[in-house]
Amino acid sequence: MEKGRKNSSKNSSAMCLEQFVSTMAPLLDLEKEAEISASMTSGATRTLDASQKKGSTILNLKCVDAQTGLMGKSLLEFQSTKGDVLPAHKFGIHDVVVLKPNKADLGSPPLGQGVVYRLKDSSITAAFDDIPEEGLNSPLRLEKVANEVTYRRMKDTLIQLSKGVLRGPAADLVPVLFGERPPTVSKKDVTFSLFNTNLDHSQKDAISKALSSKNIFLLHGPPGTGKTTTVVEIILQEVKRGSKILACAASNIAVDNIVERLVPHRVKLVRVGHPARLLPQVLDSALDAQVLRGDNSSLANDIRKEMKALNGKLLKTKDKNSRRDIRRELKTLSKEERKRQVLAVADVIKSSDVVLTTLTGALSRKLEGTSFDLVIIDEAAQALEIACWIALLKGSRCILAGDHLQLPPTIQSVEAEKKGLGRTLFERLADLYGDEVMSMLTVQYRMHELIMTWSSKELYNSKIEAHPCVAAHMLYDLEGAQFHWAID
Ligand SMILES: Nc1ncnc2c1ncn2[C@@H]1O[C@H](COP(=O)(O)OP(=O)(O)OP(=O)(O)O)[C@@H](O)[C@H]1O
Repeated sequence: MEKGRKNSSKNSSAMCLEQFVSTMAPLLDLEKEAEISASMTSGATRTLDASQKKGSTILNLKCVDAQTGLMGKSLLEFQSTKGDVLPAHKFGIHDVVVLKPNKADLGSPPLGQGVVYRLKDSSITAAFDDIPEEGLNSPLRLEKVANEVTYRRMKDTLIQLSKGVLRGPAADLVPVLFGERPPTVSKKDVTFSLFNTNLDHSQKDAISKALSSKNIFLLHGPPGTGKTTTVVEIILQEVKRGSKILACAASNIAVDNIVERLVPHRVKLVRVGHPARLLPQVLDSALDAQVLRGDNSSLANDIRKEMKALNGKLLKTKDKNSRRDIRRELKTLSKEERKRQVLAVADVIKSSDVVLTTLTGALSRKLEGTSFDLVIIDEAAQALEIACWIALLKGSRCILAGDHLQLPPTIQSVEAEKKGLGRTLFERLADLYGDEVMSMLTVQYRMHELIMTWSSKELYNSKIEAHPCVAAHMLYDLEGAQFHWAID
């Protein structure tokens, strides 16, 4: 879906950093409040039944299966105690949920917090860090909670921006993105040989400009023009040049899409994110999977075994001095185990040329202290500007890919939207610098020429052409398509 052409003035695009922080902080609070009241058991929903009617709680559940295996996470499957289909609800895959005894008070502490992993008509499966020690044999309920981590991370990023970022990795990038310093490009011609030799002229041109950019490049990709294909080629070229890259998008699916396309090229990459939120086909690239395969992780395992044996010994030992010695040894081992775990994660991150995560995932503690030569954000025109900054503060150069002429990100708070929360960084920079930093892909590979013509004329100055492989493509050309004509 396309939105109308914007008439944004250059002035509003050249918003200064201080203005950005002071405008966005209250808007973020409004959005958080709107999301909380829409999604969870809020003050307005004072009874459990009302909360279930609203779709934010599922009552009367029983745990029918508990499995470990998703990289150390435990998958618990719940069904209705009556064994029927679940009541109507608003739980979705990847939502954060808490598990509580069915009748516990609304504000009572949970047995555990997890992430929805699988949803069927009659069951819901969530991934928990550990299997709760008790309470699983009694009736249970699941409550959907607002993902406050996302807001906390955006707020933390605003605070970081407000304190000034003069010494961080993005010290030279920030002034360019706020219009205080002009963007620059390399004076030397860039030469490269393509990994994907099928790329068209507009894609090659964009790659050349992206590789020449010293701080910012916007890859403008109208629908089906191969934006992600081009992003993947840019990543491959940058890895070849020796860059360390942080590749992000607002959604998990968009990140996984890039991972899937990079894997065949045998790039050293790692996908950072909760395993329950990743596509099964990219799990092998997940940080947790790679950590489990590492040397430090098996050392940590050995230490855990040793600690288990010592704990057993502690239970049997009566002598005070021996007990003190065992406790001391346990403390040392526990410290060593934590150290090995941290080292195992650091090893994987350090040895990866490309780290891929969602924008909010970029503020994961696992990436603390890691900086990047390049931050690439796909689907940047569907991401809040504040969310982009979470990733941007980790790098000295950035490439944003997206299409600011399509729908902007969804904002729950009408007031926050009116006041500009939904205005994206991509759009702001496109208005601020235009073609100086931007290149548009102009060949589309998805639709018949006639379908494309309207949007091309209305939104893209008639610059889009259909590739011959789709220009005259009809539905009945699709392999396996069957048509049944209804005749009155
Ligand atoms: N140069 C090319 N030659 C042939 N096919 C291509 C080329 N570039 C892209 N495609 C094909 O076009 C389709 C769309 O590509 P891709 O997913 O990269 O586009 P996109 O712009 O990211 O899509 P979206 O509009 O969903 O954001 C894919 O099937 C891809 O293989």
